[in-house]
Amino acid sequence: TIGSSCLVYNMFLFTGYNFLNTNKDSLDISIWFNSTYSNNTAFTPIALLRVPRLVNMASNAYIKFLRGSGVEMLLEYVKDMPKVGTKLKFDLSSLLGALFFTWIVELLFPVVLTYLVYEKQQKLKIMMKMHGLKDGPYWMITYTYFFALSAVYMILFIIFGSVIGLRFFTANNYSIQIVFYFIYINLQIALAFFAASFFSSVKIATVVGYIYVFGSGLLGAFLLRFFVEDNGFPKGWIVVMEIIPGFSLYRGLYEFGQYAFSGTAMGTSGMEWTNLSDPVNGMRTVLIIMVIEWAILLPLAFYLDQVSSLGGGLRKRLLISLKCFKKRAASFRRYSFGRQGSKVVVEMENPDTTQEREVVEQLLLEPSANHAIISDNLTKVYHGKDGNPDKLAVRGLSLALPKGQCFGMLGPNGAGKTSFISMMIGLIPPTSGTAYVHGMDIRTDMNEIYTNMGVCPQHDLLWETLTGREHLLFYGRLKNLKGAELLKATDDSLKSVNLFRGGVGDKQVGKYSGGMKRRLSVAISLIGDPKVVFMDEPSTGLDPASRNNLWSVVKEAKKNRAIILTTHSMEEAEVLCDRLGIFVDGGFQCIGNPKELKARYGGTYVFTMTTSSEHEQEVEQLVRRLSPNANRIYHISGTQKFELPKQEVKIADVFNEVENAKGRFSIHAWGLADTTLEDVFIKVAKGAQAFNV
Ligand SMILES: Nc1ncnc2c1ncn2[C@@H]1O[C@H](COP(=O)(O)OP(=O)(O)OP(=O)(O)O)[C@@H](O)[C@H]1O
Repeated sequence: TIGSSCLVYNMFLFTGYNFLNTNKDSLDISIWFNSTYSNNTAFTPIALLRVPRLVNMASNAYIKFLRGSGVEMLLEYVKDMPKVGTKLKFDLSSLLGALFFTWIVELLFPVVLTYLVYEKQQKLKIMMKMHGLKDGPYWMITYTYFFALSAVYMILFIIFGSVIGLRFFTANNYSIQIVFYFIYINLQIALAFFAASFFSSVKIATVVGYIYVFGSGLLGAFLLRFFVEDNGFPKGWIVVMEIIPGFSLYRGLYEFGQYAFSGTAMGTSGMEWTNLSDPVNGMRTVLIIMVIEWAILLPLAFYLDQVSSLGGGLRKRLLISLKCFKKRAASFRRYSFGRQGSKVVVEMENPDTTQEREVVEQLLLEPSANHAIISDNLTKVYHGKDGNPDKLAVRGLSLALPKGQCFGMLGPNGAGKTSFISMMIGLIPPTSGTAYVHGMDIRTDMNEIYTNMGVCPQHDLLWETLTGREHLLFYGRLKNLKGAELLKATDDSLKSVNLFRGGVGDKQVGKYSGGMKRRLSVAISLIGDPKVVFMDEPSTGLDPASRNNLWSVVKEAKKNRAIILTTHSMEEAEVLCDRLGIFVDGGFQCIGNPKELKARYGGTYVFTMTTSSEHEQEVEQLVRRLSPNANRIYHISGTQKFELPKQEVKIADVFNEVENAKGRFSIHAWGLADTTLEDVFIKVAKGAQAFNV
């Protein structure tokens, strides 16, 4: 209508065209739209209005009015009138918005998550537990550490934002901000603990952590915000979405932003406590959701942590809540049948194992305080995945070990030594059977056992950024050493493993050589005087001098404790162990002290002679003369090796025969050796494997 006004209305935009003195010769029009004057009643988002477009539409309508409806203006030629410059009121926080602040606050999440998964991946947590750190203190220390870190971060966040004058911080009541951030960082830490239960790789956890941060921020800004601003969207669904902590954070920050911005427009302050009851303000709901979620997530994370990452004893206790009591079915079995995939293994128990089993049965009936370790029919089966057959790694192992004894487990690769040690130290649960450490059951009392146990694992579990001394101080404290006693124990320990001189102990472990790390692991296993120590291949990677030094440390240490060590070094076993067990295919083939085993399995001398090939026959005849029952065990291009039964051979006769032979043909080299432990090992291991093939 020319000469009057018309009003276009939609939910957010008011546009008025006022045709003032318009006649056929001139067009006089004022266009009013909703930002032309402020609306004091409610905050309305200002849409970006295309004023020239509105003018064009009005002009077009006027031309049609003048020339008829068929006429159309082809060019939109009207432009904004130049205006007098105005001072730009620039609020950085309105430019950055809630999304930017959400990302800043959430950035702590991957940091916490990665740290927790790192400790898990490196098995440092288990290592700490094995040295006596209980779950409660571990959680409290870790939680407090991350809370302090997050609190400092958030305080700096608020201070910096306020110092540069962002209304996002300065306009809103600080106490609301502090309460909001306090609750959120607690929730974020609980969420990281919860999420850490599902990861075992730091790399994957880091990637997922950052995806969560950026993803939840973006979805908050482009999805949640859209729904929040849509009055028709059900409020219940928004609450459901805000259960995702990233969304609740976004919503809280969004509300701070809204109050700060509307305050700017209206010249008032931002959010106050009284505003929590505003119907449009989602802050109260978000605070309630976050508190409830924190209270649920934290215990859930604790539970999952126990179930997913700890040893069998505690896991069983939590999952089944069943306190096992000592049931002793004295099922003495001389024969056992096991299934390995499709292969049925019939195992005939050897006399040593039978005898050890009898000792264990006896000890379980009349417990002896002197026996530090009693393993009773301990069995481990790894269940095959993806169609692979089950693996019987440890078959009903029985062993009794008194205080003051060092027991050595020898065995070829894959025999099951590490599986046995892992069950004993609570890393994996036994499939059946159990073991007692000073009378405490590994299935149910692992936490108590840890307070008196030292472990030197097969792979060094150390913090790269801590020094050797810091490691020992930490583990010493876990073993209840304090003050001067702790400092002395640390120094003595560093000295004993040659890490004291030249300040080596004060260097970061990341700079240590493999041998130095190994020695530190041994020192950690012995600090605090544990009554039972497990060492899995302690001298691996050590040079001969360090190895000898390590042996003297272990020899000294075994005086008042029980030590079980696994090794591939026969020399080490002979030097350190009071008793040995040769472990093949999940079970002991023989048990005894080194001398006993050599006497039993080594009733032969080994005679070696190297000649030219044409004299090999004569060498064989020489050997038959010395010992009719000699057995040729090795033969390659002129070199032959024979086993000569000791009862048939006199050493003097061997020397005489060789001297006589030297006159008949040329002897390049010869030797006569007593049986070594290595010979025993090869013989026993080969025999057992041949039986089970
Ligand atoms: N987590 C597992 N899942 C399935 N099988 C496993 C697992 N761990 C070990 N095994 C298998 O159990 C057997 C015993 O392994 P274990 O590591 O206990 O032997 P080991 O005597 O310690 O060997 P090494 O001397 O090489 O350390 C091996 O055949 C191994 O492949």
